Order: sequence, then C-alpha cells, then structure tokens
Amino acid sequence: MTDTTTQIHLRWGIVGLGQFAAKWASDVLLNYHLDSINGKHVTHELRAVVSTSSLSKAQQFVSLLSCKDKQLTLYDSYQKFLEDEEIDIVYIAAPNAFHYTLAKQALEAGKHILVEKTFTINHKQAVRLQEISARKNLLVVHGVWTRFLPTTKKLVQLVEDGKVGIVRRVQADLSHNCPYDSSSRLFNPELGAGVLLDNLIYSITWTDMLLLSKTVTNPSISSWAIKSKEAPEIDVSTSITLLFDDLLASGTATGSFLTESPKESVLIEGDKGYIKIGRTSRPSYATFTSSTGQEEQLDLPVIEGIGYYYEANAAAIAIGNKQNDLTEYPIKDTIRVLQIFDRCRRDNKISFPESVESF
Ligand SMILES: NC(=O)C1=CN([C@@H]2O[C@H](COP(=O)(O)OP(=O)(O)OC[C@H]3O[C@@H](n4cnc5c(N)ncnc54)[C@H](OP(=O)(O)O)[C@@H]3O)[C@@H](O)[C@H]2O)C=CC1
Ligand SMILES: O=C1OC[C@@H](O)[C@H](O)[C@H]1O
Repeated sequence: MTDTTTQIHLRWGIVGLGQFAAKWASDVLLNYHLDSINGKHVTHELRAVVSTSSLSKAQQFVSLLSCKDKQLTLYDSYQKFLEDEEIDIVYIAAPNAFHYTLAKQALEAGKHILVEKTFTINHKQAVRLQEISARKNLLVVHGVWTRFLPTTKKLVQLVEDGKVGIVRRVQADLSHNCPYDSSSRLFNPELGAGVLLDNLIYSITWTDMLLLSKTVTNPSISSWAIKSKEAPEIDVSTSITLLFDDLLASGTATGSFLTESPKESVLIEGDKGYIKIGRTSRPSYATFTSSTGQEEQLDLPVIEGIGYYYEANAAAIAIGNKQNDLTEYPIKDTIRVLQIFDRCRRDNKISFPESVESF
C-alpha cells in the first residue's frame, strides 16, 4: 500500500471467483476515481486472484473483468496467494459458508479483509474474527455495500435531523423470485444458504441504522420463516420484527425467494410523516410525505456505476489511518445483527451442518 498525504493506493487480492466477484471488481476498478475522501485520492489495484478449483478458472475470471488493467498474478493455492506480499487486502467473495475460514486464514497471514455479506454464519465466528483483527491490528470490513452509499448516508442524516419526526416504524424488504435450483448456493445448506443470510442482511440494515443503534435496552425479537420444501433446513421467506420499548418504535425486516420486492421497499414512519425508498440494497430515490399529506421528492446524490467502490474506498481510508475497524460500520454492528439472526435461526429451526457453524 502507498499512503501519502494526498493519495492512498490499495492492492487487492480476491478469493471466491464467482460472477459476483467479477461484477464487484469491475465496478471498483472502473469507478473508484470518482470518489475522493477527506482530500485523499484513493486508487485501487487488483494485484492477484485465487481460484480454489483451477488456474484456468482464474484465467476465465480475469477475462470477465471489464477493466483494462489486468496485469495480475493468478493462483490456485490460497496458501501461496496469502504469502504474496504484494497483496494488502483480501476481498472474500466465496459462498457464505467459507467466509469465516478464509477470513481467519487471511488475518493470520497478515492481510486486511473485506468480507462479502453475510459476514459469517453465526455471531461467534464474527466475534472470533474481531478478536484476531484487534490482536493483529488488521482491518476487517463487512461488505454490506448499502451502508457506504452516499444516498443511504443522506437518508439516515435526514431522519436523524428530524425529517419524519420521532421514528416510530421502520420496515424494509429485499425479495427476489428465485425458484429452487439444487446447484445454486442459495439453496445449499453446506454453502450457507437461505434468504435470511442472503437478503435480510440488507433489510435489517435499516432497522439497525435507525433504531438498534439508538436503543439502550434489548429489543424483543419475533420472527417467522417459511422453509424450503426441497431443502427443509433453510428458509425461503422470512420476517423479523424488533420491538423497542424505550423508543416506542418497531423495526421489521423481511425477505423472500418467492416474490419480488415492491418498487419502494423501505418505509420509515415518524410522527411528522414518512419516507418511502427504492430500493433496500441500493437506495436511489425517495419521497417524503408529511402527516398533512404533502409529497416531496428527496434530493439524493447520484451514484456513478453500481457503487461497490464506496466500501472499498472506506477500507482504503481506514487502512491509511491504521484502523482495525471502521468508524462508520464497526464490526460490533455486524455482531449485533448476527445475534438476532442466530435467534431467528434457533426459533425457526434454520440449520447448517456442524462444519459450517464451527469457529
Ligand atoms: N454485495 C452484493 O451485492 C452481492 C454479494 N454476494 C455475495 O458474494 C458471495 C459469493 O456469491 P456468488 O458469486 O453468487 O457465489 P458463487 O456460488 O458463484 O461462488 C463464488 C465462488 O466461490 C468459490 N468457492 C467455492 N467454494 C469455495 C471454497 N470452499 N473456498 C473458497 N472459494 C470457494 C468458487 O470459485 P473458485 O472455484 O474459483 O474458487 C465460486 O465460483 C456470497 O457471500 C454472496 O452473499 C452475492 C451477490 C451480490
Ligand atoms: O447481495 C445482493 O443480492 C440481492 C440484490 O438485490 C442486492 O442488490 C445485492 O446487493
């Protein structure tokens, strides 16, 4: 990594060479230049990729990248990849079940990490990674990209500034119609499947930012899950409601593989009106309706590209500041949500093999 007073240059390695990682890498490498933070210009370089299956798979991955700069090292051994001193940070985009082990190995090898959603299978694995990162003074980021978008930040600021008055209800949904497919990671318990870990991580983000972060007591938690007929261990349609006695407020997070979300899928209601947002994972437009019925289009920043580069830039700035945790999205927030997910899984008998749960 190069860190000067005006520039931070971060060298990335990627594990988990699926379609999503290609999309992420293309967006980060093509669009990062659009963001300059606190007067520092951030640049990203993809230095290496590793396929856990074959070198030809790594070659195929690199050919998918829609960016010109493809001078990088390809590996088919994660151990060898982690020994590469030219890699500053590992982006982990394997299926959920492998996040914990890959992240632990990367931290032990002295690499910073950015881990795709959902961070780990359970909260104990997250606590363990937090401990290692603190001990080794390495940055750990959970890549819920929604958190880092300027549109999300603006909306949270508006609510905190009292746009809707006192927040009374937060609801968010992220649903995609995904018919059962035995070859998909979405339905395979051995890969950490199910809608809770795939979609509710985004829906619960809104309750987490607006209510969980404000409460001083533990909310009461209720949850419901429809299980897959074909893979009965996992969930395909799930709802979690948190009641905050101290705030006189509730937060509901839903997600489904059985239907699509409505266009406006986040609703934030207060005593002065409500905000409707499209859409849960990538807010790009929002309206405010006052309690007297007046409607107003909210002015939100425009996001160039997809917007994954915001989380990559946040990682670069934090590494430049020698932080092992992000101020804007600390790992304790992830642990707090994973504790709720653990409870939802217990109450609804959503289960993964022992090997996936271990820490
Ligand atoms: N932020 C976002 O918007 C999105 C995030 N995601 C997240 O990205 C992750 C990957 O999703 P997706 O690309 O759909 O998954 P895939 O099923 O396509 O798997 C990704 C790749 O992971 C690698 N892999 C498989 N098994 C292992 C293993 N045991 N150890 C290491 N690597 C392995 C494989 O590459 P190889 O064989 O070459 O190692 C595979 O191609 C998930 O955590 C998902 O939640 C997904 C979609 C959107
Ligand atoms: O992780 C994801 O999966 C579902 C998508 O709708 C969402 O935008 C993406 O971030």
